[in-house]
Amino acid sequence: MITPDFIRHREGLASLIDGKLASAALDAAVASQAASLTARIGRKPCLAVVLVGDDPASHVYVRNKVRRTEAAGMISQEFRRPDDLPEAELIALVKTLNADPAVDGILVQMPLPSHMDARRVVETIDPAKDVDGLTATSAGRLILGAEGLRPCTPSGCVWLARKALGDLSGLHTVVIGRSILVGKPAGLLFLEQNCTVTLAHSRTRDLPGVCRSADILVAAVGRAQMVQAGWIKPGACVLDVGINRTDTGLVGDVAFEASERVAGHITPVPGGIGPMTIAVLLANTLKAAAARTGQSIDDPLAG
Ligand SMILES: Nc1nc2c(c(=O)[nH]1)N[C@@H](CN(C=O)c1ccc(C(=O)N[C@@H](CCC(=O)O)C(=O)O)cc1)CN2
Repeated sequence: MITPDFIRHREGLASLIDGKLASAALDAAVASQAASLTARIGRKPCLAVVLVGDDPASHVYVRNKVRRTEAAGMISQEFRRPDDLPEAELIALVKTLNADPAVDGILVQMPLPSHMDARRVVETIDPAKDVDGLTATSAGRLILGAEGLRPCTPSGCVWLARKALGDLSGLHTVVIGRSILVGKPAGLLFLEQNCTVTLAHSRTRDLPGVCRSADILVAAVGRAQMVQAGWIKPGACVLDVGINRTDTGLVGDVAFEASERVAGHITPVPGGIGPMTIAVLLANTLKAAAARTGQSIDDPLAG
């Protein structure tokens, strides 16, 4: 197996999986397919991004989504709404975007303000345009193993694990966290790769022991540096989904400095899984545009 240039071998330390470089490679593959699709359908694929409120991190993520969508040769429509927007108005906006034939993908940035029911909003999105893979229809297709749009962050985890380890069949993946956005779909996506999957969570007994049995450890708990080096099987692939803002800066869910001395592969925070989320979003937008226009493309996430 050829090691891609975004996985850096380091003597005595875990190989570093550079999510920034990896996502740039994926973005380039999306851009090439987007150009070919644009030539065939006579318009660029289009992503509509809806941002409600003024959460500073969400503003950064949306800015990056818009920038990278456009850099990949696709159109980005941005809809910013105030924090006190009534839920009915957000649902009306999503319905308008559903009905717009020029829009291929719709994304409602999370979290939504607390007066809104995020599930009700997400369920308004047309599954054909559900580039976040969060509707019940997309989740059902994932469970069934049917064709569909898959959630971005966990898809990025699987893609990186496959690049690092090759065939994942038979490997034990432990996912810590059972969120709708990451933990649950990550479990199903690794299962799709023929992994043996354990979904661990706050009530799991002997969490360190369970983690120590993992060939692939996905940390998605949202607690700064919770996963200690002693929880990691020597040589394991550690994928850190956590983004925690602390006094000392941005850190993941894994205690990185000690863990990189035990793991075989590891993702840093920042610059690991985070940027992959947006790369998969672009790939999903391209796929949605191709499916909606009856065109075939080379899936940038395949292989
Ligand atoms: N509708 C959605 N909302 C949210 C999602 C999502 O997939 N769909 N995921 C997260 C936020 N997110 C994308 O939306 C996201 C998070 C982090 C990054 C990223 O590149 N992080 C950088 C650090 C950037 C920083 O300073 O915060 C990194 O890890 O290197 C991209 C996208 C919740 N909401």
